[in-house]
Amino acid sequence: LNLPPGRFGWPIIGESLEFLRSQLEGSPEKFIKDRMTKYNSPVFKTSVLGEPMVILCGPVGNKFLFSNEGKKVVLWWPSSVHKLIGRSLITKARDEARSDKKLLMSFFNPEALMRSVGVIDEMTKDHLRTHWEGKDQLEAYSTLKRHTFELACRLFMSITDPQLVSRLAEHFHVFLRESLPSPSMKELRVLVKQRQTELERKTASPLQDVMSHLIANEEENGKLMPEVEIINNMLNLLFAGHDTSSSTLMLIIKYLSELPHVLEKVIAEQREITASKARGELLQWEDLQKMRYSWNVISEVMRMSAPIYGSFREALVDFTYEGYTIPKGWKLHWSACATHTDPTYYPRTLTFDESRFEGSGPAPYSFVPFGGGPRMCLGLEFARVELLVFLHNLVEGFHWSLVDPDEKISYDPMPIPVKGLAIRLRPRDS
Ligand code: HEM
Repeated sequence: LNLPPGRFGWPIIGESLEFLRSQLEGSPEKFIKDRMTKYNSPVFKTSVLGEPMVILCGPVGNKFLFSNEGKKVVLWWPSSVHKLIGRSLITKARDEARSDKKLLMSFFNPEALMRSVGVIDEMTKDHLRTHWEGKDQLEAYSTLKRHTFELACRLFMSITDPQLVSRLAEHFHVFLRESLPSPSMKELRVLVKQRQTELERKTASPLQDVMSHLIANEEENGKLMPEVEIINNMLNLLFAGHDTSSSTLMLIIKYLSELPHVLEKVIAEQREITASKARGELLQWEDLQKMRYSWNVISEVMRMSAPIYGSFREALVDFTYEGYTIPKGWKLHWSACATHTDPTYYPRTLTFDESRFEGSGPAPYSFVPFGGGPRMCLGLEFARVELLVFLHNLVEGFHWSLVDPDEKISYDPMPIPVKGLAIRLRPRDS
């Protein structure tokens, strides 16, 4: 077999230590770039996470993996994720995944999300009022996590009781850290049962949230989703949908504190939107469409520090890529971080330049913070709303500066500030 260049490293652990080290040091792309240079090749083999793995670098590799989903490759997660989350969208493949995703997408598409913008704005204002206002200093990362978790609980499951939110957050933390079955499964089971009864009695609406949506609507096979899969999918959404957003918000705060000229333009754009609204009026979908500059800034933040460094696929058959054979069963990795720091597509890679996103923006498959193809992020539009609404309220309300401008960001597996990103705060009006 003409296998790609590369080495498997140590028995069992392979090159996992180097792979993880470059993440913990805050540059997951380093592992990949070092090897691309060493082998002078945009594809190489290695062994990480206990598997033989081929890494496909750059837009060509991304396009290949995204457009061959279900044909030559299929989404792959380590077995620990399967054990934790069970049968649900992210652990299913092909037609089964398509059916789950179609059902979920009808809640997460732009038309459906329009209804949520006001609620997200209200909750964001409430969060800032409760946790930020009146403080001189705070640890931003933990409050952002709390905020995105609260949003997920409210919008996916209509949970507003702060004690229940705190309990679920605590359970969820243990679930992710210790890889233990979560007591939140039990809590979610009770909630799903309760909601089934409310829907039967018509005291809850099928449009109310994702939970109602999954209980009340049939899948492609004409059957209702089994209860256990509804619970797994709720866990799945919490898993995929709150740390990603809080990490991105943290990065936005960090980058903007270092870029006063960019922040000034963001403030100007957001002020114009506020000026066009009645006092106290909440943001609406149309307002978000006017936040073009702010979205370019957020995109550049995600280019420079991708919230998800990439993910994995498995070869369904033996196939050839760039003249090399990739054997069936081998795992494959696409890397957002390596793609986003490729100087061919992003000259002056280390310079923050939001104008890269003006006009037609980056070349196809070269900007992939949300992945691509059939397994592209389900929550992209939801995340866009969360991020823009938060940025709007943040710059309208506060001046901030970093307590430690040199604080490192480590990937574990998402970007995390090693000391929690302490910031000094002042009200914007002062
Ligand atoms: C800035 C925030 C976010 C980023 C950067 C992000 C990134 C990603 C990426 C890269 C993938 C694709 C993984 C792959 O190809 O294997 C993905 C998948 C997914 N995301 Fe997000 N995500 C974000 C927010 C969210 C939110 C808020 C939700 C929930 C509403 C969500 C739900 C999902 C789900 C369910 C999948 C799996 C889709 C599938 O397997 O077909 N994400 N996300």
